[in-house]
Amino acid sequence: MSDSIISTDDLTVELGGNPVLRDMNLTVSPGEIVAVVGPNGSGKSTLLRCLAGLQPATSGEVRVFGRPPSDDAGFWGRVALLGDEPAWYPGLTAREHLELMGAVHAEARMTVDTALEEFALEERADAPPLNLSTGQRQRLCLASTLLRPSTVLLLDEPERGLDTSFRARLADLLEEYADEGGTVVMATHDQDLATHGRQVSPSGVAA
Ligand SMILES: Nc1ncnc2c1ncn2[C@@H]1O[C@H](COP(=O)(O)OP(=O)(O)OP(=O)(O)O)[C@@H](O)[C@H]1O
Repeated sequence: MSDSIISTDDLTVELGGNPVLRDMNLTVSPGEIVAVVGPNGSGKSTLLRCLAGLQPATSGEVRVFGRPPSDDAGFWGRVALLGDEPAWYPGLTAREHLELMGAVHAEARMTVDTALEEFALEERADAPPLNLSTGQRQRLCLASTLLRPSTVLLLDEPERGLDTSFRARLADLLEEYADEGGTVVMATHDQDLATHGRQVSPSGVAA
């Protein structure tokens, strides 16, 4: 489809000799939110890794912005990925991690103060990430992901560790991102969050 921003064409991935994704066809339009849902081990993270160019296809094709994902500044200037918890810099506070993200990316989507406020981290801004709770650290990861400029968000279980009220707030933030023309593909086990997007399963069958 000509207006797709992300597509997979018969995407097949085998890991350790086992098929994880089989002939998956997915098309995502700009401004869409897609929720990849399915049980543990069904291939959600593998799909996201393929879209980020971190997992090669065994066969088939992945296209993002009309080209195979590429590990270069041009690609990562438009794609923000939330995966596993990153390595935190020793000695830097939560605020300083966000400042670092703002400093390396021109035209951040929001100021550090706004990010701290949006993600309810003001009171813990001067703590090192490892002194934060699990949910607070996840909010810091999300703040960092949403602060950097992007037009595509790839989120692997963004709800991890978040309480109910912050999950609802996350849904609002993702809808705002999509309303501004951004595209979201997220793997999620949160049924409420998934209702904010078009639901697909890694088997390619509409969920
Ligand atoms: N490096 C690897 N080598 C072999 N098999 C792997 C590897 N990584 C993942 N797998 C297998 O691939 C399958 C899909 O894993 P994946 O992490 O994509 O699932 P998922 O749907 O994201 O699961 P979860 O809901 O638990 O996060 C699983 O059966 C997993 O055991």
